[in-house]
Amino acid sequence: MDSKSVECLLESSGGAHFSGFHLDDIEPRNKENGQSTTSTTGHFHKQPFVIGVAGGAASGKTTVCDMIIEQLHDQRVVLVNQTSFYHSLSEEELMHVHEYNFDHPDAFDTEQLLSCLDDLKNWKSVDVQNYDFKTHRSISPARKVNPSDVIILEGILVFHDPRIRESMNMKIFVDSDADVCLARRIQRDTVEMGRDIKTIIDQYSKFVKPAFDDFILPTKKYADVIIPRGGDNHVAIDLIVQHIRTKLGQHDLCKIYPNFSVIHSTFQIRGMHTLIRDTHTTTHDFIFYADRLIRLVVEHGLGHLPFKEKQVITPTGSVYTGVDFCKRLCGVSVIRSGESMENALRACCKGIKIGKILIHREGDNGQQLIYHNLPSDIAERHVLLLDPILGTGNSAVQAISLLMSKGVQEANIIFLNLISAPQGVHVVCKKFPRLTIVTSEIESGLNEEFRVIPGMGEFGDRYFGTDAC
Ligand SMILES: Nc1ncnc2c1ncn2[C@@H]1O[C@H](COP(=O)(O)OP(=O)(O)O)[C@@H](O)[C@H]1O
Ligand SMILES: Nc1ccn([C@@H]2O[C@H](COP(=O)(O)O)[C@@H](O)[C@H]2O)c(=O)n1
Ligand SMILES: [Mg+2]
Repeated sequence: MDSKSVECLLESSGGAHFSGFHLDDIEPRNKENGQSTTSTTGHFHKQPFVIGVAGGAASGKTTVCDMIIEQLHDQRVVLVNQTSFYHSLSEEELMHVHEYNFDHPDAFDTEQLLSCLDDLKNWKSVDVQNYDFKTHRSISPARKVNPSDVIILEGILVFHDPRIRESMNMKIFVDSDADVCLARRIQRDTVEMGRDIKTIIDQYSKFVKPAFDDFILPTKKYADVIIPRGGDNHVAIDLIVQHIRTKLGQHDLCKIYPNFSVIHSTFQIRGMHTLIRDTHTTTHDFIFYADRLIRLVVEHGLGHLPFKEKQVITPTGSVYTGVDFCKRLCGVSVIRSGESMENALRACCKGIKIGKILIHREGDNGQQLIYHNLPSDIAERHVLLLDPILGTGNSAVQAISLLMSKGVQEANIIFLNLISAPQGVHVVCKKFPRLTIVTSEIESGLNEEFRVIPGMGEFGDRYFGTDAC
């Protein structure tokens, strides 16, 4: 530490951690992408990526969508089904249900579907009806659908109305053999809907097949991608997922910067993120799930350390060829929120030395004071820099510059955080191309106040329970 102890400084800074920022190179994400924006919540958002999936009944549309969503499990994806927009049948129509054409465009409330899509595109939540194929009516409760980076709209006639079609960024047509569709439909309608075969065949020849020829097949020409054999076509689905990832631009960061690493996402990890991002989560739960995620990031980060081969003899007398841990390590936490990551590092690396850096913005002129308390031999060590949130990248740049001024090699720094805003990744990776960043999720961007969106609020306050003070 230069002059005062870190504890004194913490007291004098009133516990707040100011991560001062400069406006150079940083713009809210929507501007960066040049896309139109909506600011219903006062925040900037980029437009969601809308995918339409059309095709005949029982062609495998839902199956294809489920496979895409499964592969995009690390993204925020919502599925909206056109069947939710079927008009409920009146008593009169129910009495003559066998005369009702469920495959005609008029069977759907297209205006309602358009308004829903419009809300989602404007980053507003919507209530979508659940449709019951047995009673031919909407049933309560409605499903609340939250806006998302990717919206998939699926249904036999989603390419029919030009207004819906034009709102799509990508159009997929699932093209399965008519016999296969009929066989699947018979199976589905008998098993799931309790219908008899005669009714199914009558409906098929009277309405389903003619509507396919008159309304559905003519929309195939609007598709950007046609998937023969539906869900059996794994190659097509893989290519579509890759394309969506490229369009989202998020995983491009890993391609642009080979030293930027995002831990492999699973539904467990998404679940932990859901909890710690939820504003209603208690401090107790926040700490529990943040700790779980931090541990994963730390373990992943340690995997980037160099190693030496080491052979040991097992209790069976065999030789096991393994590796030896890197010994000359230290952690450096950015006060205060980075201190939340120290326990996980100590739990993984017995007896590890941990230094501290405090970045304090002085006044409004963006000038920063940096205080530190670092191991004297830090220049000979690999450093794990700890700060849960990478936002603008300015604090990180300050901290890394300080470490390098103390003789730490750029390539010997591993920066561990829970969430990274793309802007911060660009700033840090461009300035320090030899350093490694490890994170657990990439954020949408920064809002006009340079806060990370969707983010998780003031991490230090939530973790140390000072948010209610
Ligand atoms: N590739 C496939 N192999 C076997 N069964 C499938 C396949 N794709 C879909 N199915 C089954 O066929 C039925 C219709 O599929 P679904 O994806 O719901 O079609 P759609 O949404 O186009 O009506 C479902 O019961 C589903 O399980
Ligand atoms: N009450 C209803 C409503 C619709 N259908 C049939 O469903 C098909 C569309 O659903 P997909 O999942 O296959 O896209 C369509 O062919 C309608 O005939 C129905 O049978 N009963
Ligand atoms: Mg379906």
